[in-house]
Amino acid sequence: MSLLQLTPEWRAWLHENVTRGCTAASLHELLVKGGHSQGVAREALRETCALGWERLQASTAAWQQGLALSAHAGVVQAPAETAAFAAQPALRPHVNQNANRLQASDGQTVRIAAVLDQPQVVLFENMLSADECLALMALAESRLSRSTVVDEQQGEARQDEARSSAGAWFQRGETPLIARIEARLAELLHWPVDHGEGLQVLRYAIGGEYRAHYDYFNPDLPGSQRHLQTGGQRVGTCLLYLDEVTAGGGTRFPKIGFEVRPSRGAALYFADVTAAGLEDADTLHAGLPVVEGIKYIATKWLRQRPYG
Ligand SMILES: O=C(O)CCC(=O)C(=O)O
Ligand SMILES: [Fe+2]
Repeated sequence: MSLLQLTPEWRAWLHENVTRGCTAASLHELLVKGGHSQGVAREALRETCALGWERLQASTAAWQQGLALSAHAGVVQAPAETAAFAAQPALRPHVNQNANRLQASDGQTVRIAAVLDQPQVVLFENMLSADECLALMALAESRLSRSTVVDEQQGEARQDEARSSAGAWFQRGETPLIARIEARLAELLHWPVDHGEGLQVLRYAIGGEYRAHYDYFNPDLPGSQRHLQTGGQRVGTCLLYLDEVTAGGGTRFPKIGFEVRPSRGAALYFADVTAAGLEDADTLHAGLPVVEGIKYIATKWLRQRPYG
């Protein structure tokens, strides 16, 4: 009797969230994160729902689809409890994958080139036009300054061979070009402009790299608290590739053996958190050393709450 292995608090929590229509997968993940074994979590969910596991998953998938449809077409009336669930803020950005082309309201036609479910990754083509890429590179040129690393002993910023890129930060909406790009990303990723950090343009010369790291703030580290207080967690990352690189310079996810090679106008979106809103360790990624050519990207980090 797995339900009896849960504390009364956990049982109440589970019941409430099943009633709210949360997905079985996200509740399972949270139960395991809360220290329960996979088997206990699975059985507790099954018993709470008095449904088979497969039926539960199917029903939540169908419910989610219905909700998405109703939001777009207004055909399905959401019952009261699903309306309450929908009122909860979304945990992470979302890309509509029903079609292979997305039409932004500014006229840009963006193609979906590849998708991965876990971690959630979407590769876009033509997110930016060639002209927009060139304009962004030109805009950054005068502002680029050598990137720094934090000295592990002293805590101060210093230049380091290991991070030989140059970076330029822009305020949100700083120029009409930046405002247009930010509005397009917000529309296609379904995440408000004010939840985004300013755009950062990075230029890597030969040998330049960004060693394997996470974009989310590790909540267990004292240094993360200050960042988490303003805008909450980084829930998504969008990398805009402004130019091709002749050799090297890919963005690599070593844990899942996946790599994207830069091409002008492409964009790589990945969710830094799981569907349940928890940091996703599979998103470890690196900007590989440039072997030949120059690499130009723009990074947009998306926050849980309004930022800045
Ligand atoms: O340079 C890359 O491909 C990765 C950049 C990156 O990880 C970042 O800006 O957070
Ligand atoms: Fe990163």
